[in-house]
Amino acid sequence: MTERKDILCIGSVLWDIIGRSASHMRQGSDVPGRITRLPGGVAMNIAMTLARFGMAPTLLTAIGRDAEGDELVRACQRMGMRTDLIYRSEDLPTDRYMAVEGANGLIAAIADAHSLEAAGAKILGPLEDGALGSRDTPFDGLVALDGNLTVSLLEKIARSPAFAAADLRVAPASPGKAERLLPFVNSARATLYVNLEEAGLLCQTQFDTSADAARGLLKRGALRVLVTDGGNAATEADENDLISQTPPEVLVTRVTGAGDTFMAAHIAAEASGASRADALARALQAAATYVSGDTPL
Ligand SMILES: Nc1ncnc2c1ncn2[C@@H]1O[C@H](COP(=O)(O)OP(=O)(O)O)[C@@H](O)[C@H]1O
Ligand SMILES: O=c1[nH]cc([C@@H]2O[C@H](COP(=O)(O)O)[C@@H](O)[C@H]2O)c(=O)[nH]1
Repeated sequence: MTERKDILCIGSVLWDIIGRSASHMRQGSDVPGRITRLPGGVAMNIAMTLARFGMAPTLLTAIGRDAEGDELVRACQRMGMRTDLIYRSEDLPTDRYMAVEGANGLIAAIADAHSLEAAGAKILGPLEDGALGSRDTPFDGLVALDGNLTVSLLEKIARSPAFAAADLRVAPASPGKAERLLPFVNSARATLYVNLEEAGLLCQTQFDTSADAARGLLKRGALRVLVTDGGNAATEADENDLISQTPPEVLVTRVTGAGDTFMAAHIAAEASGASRADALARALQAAATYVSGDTPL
């Protein structure tokens, strides 16, 4: 048996409240459908997929000491995640995200990650107090970091000695928060996972293909990037190599979480020793399976 590989997942762990309808929707629509609540947040979505791919995630996040928070922590534990280093706040409520999806895709979403933002650097305590790392022995394993943290905290992480030895994988939380990742582009730190729109936002332009976007990000200083573009070709690139591959054709039944699934599958593939081309192919396959998954309406 191979040992489960550890990975730190840092960022949002919250409740997703998702409304889904089989109808085509637009602003002001009022239609029948299903409303579900499930664990979410980019860091959590990545952690859930990593766990499915056989990795052992440790969560670093802020969760309220309220009933919703207790239930969320139990849900994380049931999925095999390490939760004892989570910052549990007495006075901050557990964060929430709300989205509405119609037959024509995501209509709108609101992320309320205020507690994570308010907790700030407190969630990173275990990387400094010896639980996971310290000043003299920084953490040197895999880290998946999401861009729900504040810009100032992300800037601090991009420069921090506590992260200098880590294999850092970073994803934006949403297009609205993409620019928060600029410190990682400018400082040539980390592997960045972005979609085409987010790549454009980071470079203040618009790209037509993932390969163009990858070149644009590298030119601005990024160390290594993965750019996805829905059903079109995705690209992985660093200063030495650029690989583009087209995702398998599938019937899309859900869109929330495709990017997170892609990133987690790619990290897991590399952690198991896959080559660059294989890791990209496995991530595209996993994302295709995910977006074509069953969603009872
Ligand atoms: N229409 C689609 N057909 C096949 N695969 C898709 C489709 N949409 C998304 N995917 C898969 O999910 C990955 C991420 O999707 P994308 O829309 O680029 O990211 P995000 O969810 O971050 O917006 C794609 O690279 C692809 O592998
Ligand atoms: O500002 C944010 N938006 C979205 C998310 C999370 O991202 C997922 C939806 O992302 P997408 O639409 O890219 O699939 C949800 O689980 C949601 O909790 C988040 O953490 N922060």
